[in-house]
Amino acid sequence: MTTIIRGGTVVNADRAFRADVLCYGDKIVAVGTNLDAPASATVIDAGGQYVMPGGIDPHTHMNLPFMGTVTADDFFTGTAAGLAGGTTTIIDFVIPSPQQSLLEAYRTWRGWAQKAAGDYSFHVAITWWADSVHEEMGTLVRNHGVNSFKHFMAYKNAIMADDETLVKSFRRSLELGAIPTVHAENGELVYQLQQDLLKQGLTGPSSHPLSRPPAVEAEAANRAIAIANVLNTPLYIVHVSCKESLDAITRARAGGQRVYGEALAGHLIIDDSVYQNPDFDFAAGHVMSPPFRGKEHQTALWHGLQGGNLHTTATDHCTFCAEQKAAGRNDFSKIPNGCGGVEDRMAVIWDAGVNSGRLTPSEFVRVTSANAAQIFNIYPRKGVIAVGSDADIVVWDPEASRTISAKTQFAKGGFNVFEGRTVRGIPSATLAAGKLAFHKGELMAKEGAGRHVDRPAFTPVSAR
Ligand SMILES: NC(=O)NCCC(=O)O
Ligand SMILES: [Zn+2]
Ligand SMILES: [Zn+2]
Repeated sequence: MTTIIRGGTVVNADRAFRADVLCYGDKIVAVGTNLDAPASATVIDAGGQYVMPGGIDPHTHMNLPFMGTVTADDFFTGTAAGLAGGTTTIIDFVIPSPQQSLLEAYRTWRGWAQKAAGDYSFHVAITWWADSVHEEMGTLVRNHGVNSFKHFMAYKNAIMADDETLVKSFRRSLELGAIPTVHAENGELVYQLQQDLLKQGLTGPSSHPLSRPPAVEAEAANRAIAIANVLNTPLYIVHVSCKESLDAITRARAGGQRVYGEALAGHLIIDDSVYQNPDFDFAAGHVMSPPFRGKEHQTALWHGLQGGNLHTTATDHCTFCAEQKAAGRNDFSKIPNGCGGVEDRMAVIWDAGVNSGRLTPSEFVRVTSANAAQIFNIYPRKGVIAVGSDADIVVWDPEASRTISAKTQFAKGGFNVFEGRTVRGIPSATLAAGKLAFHKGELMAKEGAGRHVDRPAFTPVSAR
């Protein structure tokens, strides 16, 4: 199948230029002016529009069993929603239960992901430690295209990794050429603060941010950075939500450490006033960890993205419907943690980032795809419009707008944290592996069309 995108401005992380883009099969085969195309080619008119690499969301949870329930979006509905919003690749998480074989969990998640409509890859969480975990990390890197391991420093009595696990897993990651990543929150502190609040009868969603203040996040970020420094490993910190964690990253980077930070679209846009809403469904719909923060933290996160101390934008897409959130009606600590966003990330970041002048279009590409592709070692297959790259392309109409609503979204869960926000700058077309998956409001996502993306190790893998 041949597709030609004519007359647009190609935007890559390094520059923007006028060019047609010719795709054949699942690859880009030519980028240039006045390209010839066979008469049978599908023609997409991109006049007056930008032609950018499809978004990469490096942090999603589709089909995730979590806090006694399973997310509303599975790999089909979640990736299809992503395609509608211009995101063509997700990196999701395999989360083994403590004592579970990593490979067994990996195979389970690969099975669930067979439905995906867009491309996907997996970070694997290290939730416990044993010699078998050490072994299986090697197998995952060598044979299964995994080059990143996730550590939850929160969620005590569930998937929290203790310091022994962090140290052993970071060291093993280095040996294998994989990058350790962390959810930075001190899980013990969260647990104790939750108990204190519940004892005082403060059982509603407004207690959620009180149990997870910025200092709790910053302690864990500083600890993970210190461990990475001693062991000389790189580190990627997911969902950096507060100034204090960003300061820790900025300090570490200024001191020569390779530490990367991820900002969530939600944390950039939404503030903590949502937890004061008396409507339980509304407040609980915003319960995620780390929580939404005060506006001063949002300003700091934007500065982090602009200044290069935060590198990627993600969503942590993890949707639960109102009935699922109601599990915590009498105890906020039981509200399933998670919010959506995979469908909206590109548009809200364009609107709040590019339209405001905070980011140039090239910087937008850097933080929505190119940096993630480089950090997780799938560049230039992904994250750039270039000959030989995957034909994952979003045609972006900077003048068109849409008002975000759960009523019109493709994602499941019946709730949207960006509800009512009108964004200017939206996809007019999304091409995934050379196939038109979204065009002028119509979603043509196909169940099972997504492919697993192997991510090679960063250095030669040891034979151990
Ligand atoms: N973020 C969140 O609240 N839920 C998903 C799991 C995680 O990333 O911590
Ligand atoms: Zn997390
Ligand atoms: Zn997450």
